[in-house]
Amino acid sequence: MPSRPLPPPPPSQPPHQNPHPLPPPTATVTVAFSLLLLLTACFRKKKRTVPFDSPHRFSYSSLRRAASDFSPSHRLGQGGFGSVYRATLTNPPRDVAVKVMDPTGSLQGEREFHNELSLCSKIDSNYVVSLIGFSSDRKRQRMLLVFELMSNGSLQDCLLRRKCAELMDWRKRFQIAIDVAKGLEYLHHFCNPPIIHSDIKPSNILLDCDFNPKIGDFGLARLKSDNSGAGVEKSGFPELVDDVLVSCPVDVSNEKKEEEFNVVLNQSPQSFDGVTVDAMSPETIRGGANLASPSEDLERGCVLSEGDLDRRSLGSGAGTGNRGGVKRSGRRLKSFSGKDWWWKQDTNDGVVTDYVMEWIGNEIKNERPKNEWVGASSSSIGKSDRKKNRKGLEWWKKMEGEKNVKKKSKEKRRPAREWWKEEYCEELARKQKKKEKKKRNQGSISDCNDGDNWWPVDDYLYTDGKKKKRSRSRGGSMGSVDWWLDKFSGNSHDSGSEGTPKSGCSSTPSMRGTVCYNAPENFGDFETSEKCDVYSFGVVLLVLVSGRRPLQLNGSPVAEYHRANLLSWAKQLARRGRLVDLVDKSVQCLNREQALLCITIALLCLQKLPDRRPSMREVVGMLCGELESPQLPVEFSPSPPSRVPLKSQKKVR
Ligand SMILES: Nc1ncnc2c1ncn2[C@@H]1O[C@H](COP(=O)(O)OP(=O)(O)OP(=O)(O)O)[C@@H](O)[C@H]1O
Repeated sequence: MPSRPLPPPPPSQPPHQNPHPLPPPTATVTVAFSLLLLLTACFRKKKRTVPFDSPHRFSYSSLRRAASDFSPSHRLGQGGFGSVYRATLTNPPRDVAVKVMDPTGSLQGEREFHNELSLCSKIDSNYVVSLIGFSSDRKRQRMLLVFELMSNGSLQDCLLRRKCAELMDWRKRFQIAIDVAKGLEYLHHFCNPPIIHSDIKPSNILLDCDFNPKIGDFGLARLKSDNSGAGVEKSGFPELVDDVLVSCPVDVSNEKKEEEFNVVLNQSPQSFDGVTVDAMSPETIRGGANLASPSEDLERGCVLSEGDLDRRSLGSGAGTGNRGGVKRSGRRLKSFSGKDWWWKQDTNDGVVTDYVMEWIGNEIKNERPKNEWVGASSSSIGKSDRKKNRKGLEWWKKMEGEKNVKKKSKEKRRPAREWWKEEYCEELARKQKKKEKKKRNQGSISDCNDGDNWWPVDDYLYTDGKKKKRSRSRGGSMGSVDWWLDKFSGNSHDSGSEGTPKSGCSSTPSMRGTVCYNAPENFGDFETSEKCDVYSFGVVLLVLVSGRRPLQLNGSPVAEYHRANLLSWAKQLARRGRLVDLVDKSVQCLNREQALLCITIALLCLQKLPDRRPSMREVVGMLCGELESPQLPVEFSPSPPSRVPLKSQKKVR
């Protein structure tokens, strides 16, 4: 039977073409989950401002053990708010430096701890000392920060005190200059948000085992202000601190064993900080740890005692934090005896070799009213002390109105300015007049700026009649101590002109940073910018090239007198076209071009107008040869502007 052909199979149904196909349920879930994750990540990122590994949280006991009970033999250095010890961690084995905030310290020390903790947690750079961890017990006033160990200590110690052979090689010094510049470039341009260090100086530049530098000590640092003029973002600082604290696991084993560690996990940022955010003044928030006004400090009862201060700030020997009494909102100023805080601010060994310093110190001492900054510990400050302290503050506030002080009291307390005028300016002016008259008679104009005399007459020489008048009136209104420090900071004839504020080398309590490294505008209520760091870097560059402190007398006072102030000396040498005289004579393998480049960049950084100073990016470019070699700023150029008549008369000797 013929087989019946099978009917052709029905054409297979084309699959239903859905114009909007639904993804399979698993895919939907996956996409939704990913979205959720992404959103969570974004949200977390927005809230959490700690982009890198959070610092480890140690127990106090573990750190104490690691540092052999903080024995003096383990002490690496002394800073303004406590000591730094070498410690050996066991798991994993590692040598570290532990910064122990002084337990009897003030609220400001605590703020500085938080500041350093919060900002260092945001930094990840080869040119900045890494924060490894911390320990905090507010109740017991224990605040410790753990940093990578920088085995060669500070640049200040290595270069200026120990005079390490490694740093006598020019190549090393130049490399240090570049690396520090890169560190600052990172903070200003690559860090998000940018950070202003506010205290760049050789004792805050630490050297590793190969003498590679890293920037340390962020106690005064702050986030760069936005355009609105706010400093540290209002909520950013406490939130960040809390974020760091909460995110860090506690070393529980030791905790349980010794029950010494009082966890602050559940504390709100406000309570941790000791001050509610809302209650903080804008200055306090803006400046983080550092902008509290003296009256604020007094109100909170955190004026330190004299003993406190002496103990804290004038350490001797290696690694001393050479801040002396002039840093941080004048806190130390309150308790230092007049001359101590000033002349010891830049000496490691506390040995005073310098009659000028002594003399200034005496002047300052004489200038200070007896009731100024009456020392009292935070706990013991009483009503009468507060009253006295307020009186001291009044003195400070009245500095601007000094000219209105009654004649009688003027006679009693002769301002150093007057003294100066009498002892130096007037005598020199007389001499100068005599000299000029003599030369005029001879038919030629004298070279007024030769020899060793330029320094004391600097102001005199570079001021025309109008300026002289202004300068005098400034002398009347400015505190004499300010005037003095101004002079010594190298701003003698810079300050005030072209609308810039007067020197930052001030004794007033609102100053941040360290005398001689402090930018002129880093003073009072003026908004500080990253250009303050640029200024400080300029001073560090000069110190690196010259191998000496910004204020120093080496040999016989008379011979060295004109070089005492490094900044003034550099400027004078620039005007005379003799910059190379500044270079350290003991440096080996000197590259003259590089040295001159460094000095030129330093002088650019030291310009009085912040806007004229280069950015750290430009500084790095210039140092690395990526940008064109800079020209000397006009104000320091050997061909001076015509408005300064006597400059053109200088001879290059
Ligand atoms: N990571 C480190 N490794 C080695 N030594 C260090 C380290 N950190 C600090 N030191 C030493 O301790 C000294 C004081 O440290 P530091 O400046 O950080 O304390 P500080 O209280 O912030 O001081 P200051 O306020 O005076 O700047 C430094 O000059 C340095 O010699």
